[in-house]
Amino acid sequence: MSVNREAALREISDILLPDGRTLEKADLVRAFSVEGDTIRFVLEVADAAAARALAPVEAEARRRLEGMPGVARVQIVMTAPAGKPKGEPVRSSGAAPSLQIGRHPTGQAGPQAIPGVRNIIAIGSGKGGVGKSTVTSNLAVALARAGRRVGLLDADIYGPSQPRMMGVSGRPASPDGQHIEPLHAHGVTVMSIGLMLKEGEAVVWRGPMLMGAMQQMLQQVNWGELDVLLIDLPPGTGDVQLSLCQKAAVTGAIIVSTPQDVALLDARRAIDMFNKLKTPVLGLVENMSTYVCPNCGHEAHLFGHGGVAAEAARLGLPFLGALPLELEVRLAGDSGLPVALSEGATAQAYAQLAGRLIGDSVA
Ligand SMILES: Nc1ncnc2c1ncn2[C@@H]1O[C@H](COP(=O)(O)OP(=O)(O)OP(=O)(O)O)[C@@H](O)[C@H]1O
Repeated sequence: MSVNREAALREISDILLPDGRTLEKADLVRAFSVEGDTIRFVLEVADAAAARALAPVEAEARRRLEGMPGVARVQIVMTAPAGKPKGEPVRSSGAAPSLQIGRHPTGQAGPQAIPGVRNIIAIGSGKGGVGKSTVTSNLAVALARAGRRVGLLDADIYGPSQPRMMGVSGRPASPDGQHIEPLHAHGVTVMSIGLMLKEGEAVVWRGPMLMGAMQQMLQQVNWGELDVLLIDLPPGTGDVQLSLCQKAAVTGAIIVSTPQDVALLDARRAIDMFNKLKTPVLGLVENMSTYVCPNCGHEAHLFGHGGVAAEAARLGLPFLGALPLELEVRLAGDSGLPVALSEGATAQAYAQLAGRLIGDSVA
């Protein structure tokens, strides 16, 4: 029997919090998803103390949901949003901000640092659909789990997927009409250009408008103090990449590719572009590297294997790691709970990648 999402949400809506509000009224539930017989969601809390106080609420929600017909598994994650004051959580105001995104760029002498942000890493790919956004969201979570202060800017204007992958929604607030308050999820400060635009708006923009919008995302978002800001770029070698490298002091770029020849060909173009823009390429990541059948354990290489490591060696660039092709990765991404939050082998691979960047002092 399939589980109805609305019914499941209703089931937990009247659970009482220690402060007397209901769970629904307190608006703490994020990324509620029903996938087959599994229910997943995030309980967003202000800090570790609030998480402890809400443990009975989590237990009650689990008890009620597990009691529903057709539910076999309930996964609840409590996350304390990064860098926000105790008390009222920072979240979407729901109201359209008075700040307009998309404008002609203002004059700027060369690439600028973002105040409070120590490193900026651009994540790019030559080809679309190779898992650049998946890698970015998981890397952000892995870095946060390693204790870094992490920001994630989704600059993929043609297909912003970070709101879904990180489980955030709504229009970020701009209380003063000058600055934008980012959102917070899984210990990461998140902003997506997609959250600020009307559907289809950016698709018709030309270079100058894109450049102005990028400038706003970099300089007018209240990023706070960050060890690293990851920027999820659109695929290819277009105006957004150009704007970013011209406007921001980018520490370096990471290129994501599958081992497939055609993806590698495009990855080479992306590397070439970063070289021309004088942005150091920190290394290459191979995504969808190996597929291990969950039933029989057979290992298959659907897109080839080792191609990215070989390409990195050929170009004299660091090979930063291989990430497996796994159903869990997609399901986790679709539900707003990146797989790097879990304890499995893929989460380990992301922890290693994060550790490497921290070791190299770029994150
Ligand atoms: N390692 C993986 N295992 C399984 N599924 C994956 C993996 N990496 C990515 N995916 C899935 O592949 C799809 C495309 O991934 P993603 O959106 O991250 O790619 P992208 O390169 O950012 O794409 P775009 O060019 O559209 O921005 C998504 O459904 C994602 O969940």
